[in-house]
Amino acid sequence: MQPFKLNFRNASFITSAAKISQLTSDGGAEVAFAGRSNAGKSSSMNTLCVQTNLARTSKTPGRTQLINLFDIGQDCRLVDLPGYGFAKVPLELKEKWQLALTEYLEKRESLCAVVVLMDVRHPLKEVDQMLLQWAVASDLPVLALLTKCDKLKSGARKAQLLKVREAITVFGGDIQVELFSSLKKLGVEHLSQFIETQCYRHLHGDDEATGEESVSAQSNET
Ligand SMILES: Nc1nc2c(ncn2[C@@H]2O[C@H](COP(=O)(O)OP(=O)(O)OP(=O)(O)O)[C@@H](O)[C@H]2O)c(=O)[nH]1
Ligand SMILES: [Mg+2]
Repeated sequence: MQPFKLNFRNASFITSAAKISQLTSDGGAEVAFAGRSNAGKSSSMNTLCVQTNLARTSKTPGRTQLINLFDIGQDCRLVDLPGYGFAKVPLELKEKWQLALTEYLEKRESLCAVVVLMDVRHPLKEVDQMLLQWAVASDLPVLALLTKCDKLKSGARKAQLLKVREAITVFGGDIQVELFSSLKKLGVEHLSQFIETQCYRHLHGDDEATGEESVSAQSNET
């Protein structure tokens, strides 16, 4: 059987929505990118797809305010979610986003896996832990990415990786943890393989996806 490959480079924007009823039909496979505001969700998506402006990024937390869907072919989609946490927006608006986020996570049938992004310098905040617990309880596989790892020296980032891997064992479930940097293009291959594997499983119900070299950015991770 042929390896299952997704052409991330050809990813294209489908739609933005404030609630799931406004999204495209709930078929196929979706992998959602979730994490605190400013964790680097939109940037990681751009890096994965080798596009600079696919998902909008910003220095100001709270850039992504809607559920954004991106087509990656073969009935698979990436989902850029609004960040949770410290967005500087009026409370009412903030509550609206959080509702959209929760509704998406709880009700979307095509959601097959979650990428949880956490700044490598501040991982496993309370909200991150809640999300991980929820994903495990919902039987959703998780790839936890420790983002902006270019901000730490090699030794410190490895120590942080081991610390987080150890800490997440209490959650049980299927959680992988890897380092990621959009700036240095680190961890991209792990990310693309995770998405291909989970989408394949969701669509075809077994483990035949090999996750061999995908048509995405080449990671220079060593
Ligand atoms: N040094 C460094 N900065 C990064 C990296 N990834 C993202 N950033 C920066 O972090 C900031 C936030 O990035 P975004 O991708 O917009 O973060 P987000 O999680 O989508 O944020 P919200 O949409 O507000 O939830 C931007 O200034 C990015 O340039 C990285 O790998 N390294
Ligand atoms: Mg964003």
